[in-house]
Amino acid sequence: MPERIISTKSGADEPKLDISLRPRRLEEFIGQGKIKDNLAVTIAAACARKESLDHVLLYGPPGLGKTTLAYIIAHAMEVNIRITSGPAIERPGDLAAILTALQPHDVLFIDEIHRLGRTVEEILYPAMEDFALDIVIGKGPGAKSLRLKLPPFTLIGATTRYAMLSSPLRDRFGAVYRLNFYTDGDIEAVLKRSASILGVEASSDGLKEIACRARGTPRVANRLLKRVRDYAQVRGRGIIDRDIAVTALGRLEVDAAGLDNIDHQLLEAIIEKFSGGPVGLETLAAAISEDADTIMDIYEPYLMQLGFLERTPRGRVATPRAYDHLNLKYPKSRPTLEPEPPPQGSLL
Ligand SMILES: Nc1ncnc2c1ncn2[C@@H]1O[C@H](COP(=O)(O)OP(=O)(O)OP(=O)(O)O)[C@@H](O)[C@H]1O
Repeated sequence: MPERIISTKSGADEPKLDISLRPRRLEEFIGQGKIKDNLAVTIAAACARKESLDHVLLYGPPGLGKTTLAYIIAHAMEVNIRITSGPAIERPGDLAAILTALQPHDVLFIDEIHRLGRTVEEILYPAMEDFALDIVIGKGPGAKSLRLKLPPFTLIGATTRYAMLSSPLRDRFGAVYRLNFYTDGDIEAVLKRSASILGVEASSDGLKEIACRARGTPRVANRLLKRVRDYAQVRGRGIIDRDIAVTALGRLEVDAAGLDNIDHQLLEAIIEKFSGGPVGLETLAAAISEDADTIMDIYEPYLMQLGFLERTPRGRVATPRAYDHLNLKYPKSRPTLEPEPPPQGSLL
């Protein structure tokens, strides 16, 4: 499958772009006002008490700024940050090695924390709660348990799947923040900032055009900006205006709502192959030869945000808005939609 221009995953050539465009301070971080306000207060309080910050869980679709916030927190607390991810920590010993190497008050960032294995996760419970590492030496009846003290640290967990976290793990976070898709106005502000850092001249119409197709996601916005900049440089005068943006984005096959051909395939499959749904996730994934997890994490959140797709207890359903967007007629005889109940045990 080719790399999607509107993919919310970080591309291979992007680390450098990410570093230069990544806000370093809370004041530079655009949007997500409530999260920023709360973080500013808890960071100031922890700094004044000379304590480490309470553990923080950030969740929401990819590319909205979870990693960026983790860097900002570490920077504001003037501590080091150690970055890892759930799938990278295979054995309890891997996590023990990371924890014992932390300095007092350091930040440990675990991306995709919902993918930690159970035995690894169990090491985290006493580490988060008591800053202690429980080690078992030997096997069988002669086995002994040893408790090692760890320096106080802050765990920042990031996940796209809040419901997949076990409740003992969720309960150990002092603060849980959900990142939402950004408004077009916020995305425009992200683009304005990025254009200025990259030294690209852009009209506000041009940036507006990119913003409304960026899926409410700063990572997508920055990527589209880069591609439109290339087009402006080669086919225009190097300036991003509305015409250049419309033509460049049209060539990239990103439509006016920010959907690409894979989003179209997904909606068309529900409508044409499954009469508008409901259709189960696995069946839908097989119909468009895509991975079910990718559909759930990457495609669906934005389609749901636009109101094009509903998750119901019996499967995915295309809404009248989706038919409208694809210029298809919504059948009169369709049943009313029944939304999926919220996950059990959700804190929020
Ligand atoms: N609020 C923001 N203001 C300005 N730029 C932002 C903001 N949030 C994210 N960005 C930019 O978007 C890019 C993606 O952000 P980041 O890597 O933090 O996303 P993420 O949510 O951690 O995604 P993932 O979980 O997929 O890594 C970064 O390059 C960053 O510069």
